[in-house]
Amino acid sequence: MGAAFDSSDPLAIVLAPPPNETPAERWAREQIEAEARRISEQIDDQLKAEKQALKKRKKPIKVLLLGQSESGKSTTVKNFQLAYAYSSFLAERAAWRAVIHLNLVRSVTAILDVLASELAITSPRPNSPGSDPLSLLLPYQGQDADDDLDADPESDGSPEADSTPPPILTDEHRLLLLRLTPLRRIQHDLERRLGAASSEVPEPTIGGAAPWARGREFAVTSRSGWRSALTRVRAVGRASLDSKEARDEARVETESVSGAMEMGWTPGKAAGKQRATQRGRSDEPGDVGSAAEVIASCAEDVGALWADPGVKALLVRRGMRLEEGAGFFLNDVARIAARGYQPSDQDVRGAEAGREWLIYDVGGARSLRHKWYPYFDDINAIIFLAPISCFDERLAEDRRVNRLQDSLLLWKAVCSTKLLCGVQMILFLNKCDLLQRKLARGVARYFRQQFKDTLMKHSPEPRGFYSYLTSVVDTKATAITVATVREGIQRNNLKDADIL
Ligand SMILES: Nc1nc2c(ncn2[C@@H]2O[C@H](COP(=O)(O)OP(=O)(O)OP(=O)(O)O)[C@@H](O)[C@H]2O)c(=O)[nH]1
Repeated sequence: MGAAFDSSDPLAIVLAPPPNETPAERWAREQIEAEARRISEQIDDQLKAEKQALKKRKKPIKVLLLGQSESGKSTTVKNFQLAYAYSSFLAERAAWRAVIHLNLVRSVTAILDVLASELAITSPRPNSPGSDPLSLLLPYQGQDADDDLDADPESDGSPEADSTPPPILTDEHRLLLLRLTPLRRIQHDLERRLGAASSEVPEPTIGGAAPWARGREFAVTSRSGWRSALTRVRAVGRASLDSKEARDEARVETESVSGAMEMGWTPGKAAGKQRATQRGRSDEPGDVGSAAEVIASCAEDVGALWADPGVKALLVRRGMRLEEGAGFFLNDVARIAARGYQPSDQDVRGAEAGREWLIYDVGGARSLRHKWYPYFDDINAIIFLAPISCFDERLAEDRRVNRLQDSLLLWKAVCSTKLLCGVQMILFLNKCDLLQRKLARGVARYFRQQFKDTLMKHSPEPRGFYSYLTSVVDTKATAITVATVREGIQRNNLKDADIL
């Protein structure tokens, strides 16, 4: 017989065995009850074990990436991902290929555009419109198109633009133009497949980075939503990276690099994105694959176009510095356009086992910075990215502000935040490769222009500007400069006295 039950307890009444229970029924009931007890105890044990494991687990290391927009925060996260979550990078390789191919093709079509417009200018005009087969290939024809390319005086930050004689273009260039025409369709296809984000019009880029591209998107950068584009060609079932919309709204991703080398993405933000991914996915892999095939078949011509001295001269003349823009792959065309190309990984290392890392990558645009504050709590380290190549560029959000100055102000603000006083600060002076290139190209020209502009703007009366590159510790070289200066001053004096 079961335990005596309290007739005043309603639960005991419900659970009581039936009054006329046979011995067989009682045996069956007791079996069921024993099994239920066993399962319940098993669950209790499990919960206890999980609680203990949670207690034992090391506290995650929390790192916050800070820096102005386009300073390289997401790229740094990708490097962490490469180093510590290699398996998830491998899963995304194929998707990356489409993004990189689009960047490559856009560089090529940008060159084709200027080449076509230059050929249109230098060719004898056909008698009737459309009688020249080449004219059908020209996206920008005639004076208007050319004006458009050079329209904005600021669009060319390069003093060397248009100062060189026109390059000599031949039938060989016309042929290249013809043979590479299929890439225009490939660009269109890839843009369609990667989604609207890849053809978004960015805020204008000031300074050295592809200023000629104003008004149309050139590189698939994080700003332009390559992350959302990537999800459109990502394999089914992968957790999505966040969308640009979500990113612009709060753009804080929690990327977890655990001992198991898996990278987790904040699921809340991914939800809306995944729906879009499902819609756009049906026929993508085939298209992306055939694009790769066309690109492979054009590889030799693309290499020839990029290596051509006439084309190079034309780009210089137009102030197009493709190499400095984001998403530049033309120097690697043989590798990237090859059949079976897979995006490479560099410096891949093993994971640190047992310790979870949480890396917070927040949006750097001015409008998003107020959202940083909640992430200041309980942070172990801040990696601050300051792109030092930007000394001659202005903020996309506010063109009056110099980018380097903005970085310094931001750094000062972060350093003086009380909440962060115990946080380890790590500074990445980033984009050193671009700085090197700018230095090699002659940074003095930039400074000379700054001084000249100031003179022109603030001089009460118009006057000439004379400047020299000097190292006055070098007495020999300085003697020549001094002589030139002396002569110049004398000449001016004589002119003023109407003697000359
Ligand atoms: N050449 C060069 N390009 C870099 C470097 N670091 C970042 N970039 C490029 O700069 C662009 C912007 O980098 P992101 O990592 O997206 O910048 P971000 O700080 O996350 O930008 P926001 O999302 O706007 O806050 C990308 O196209 C990168 O490839 C670098 O050291 N050298």
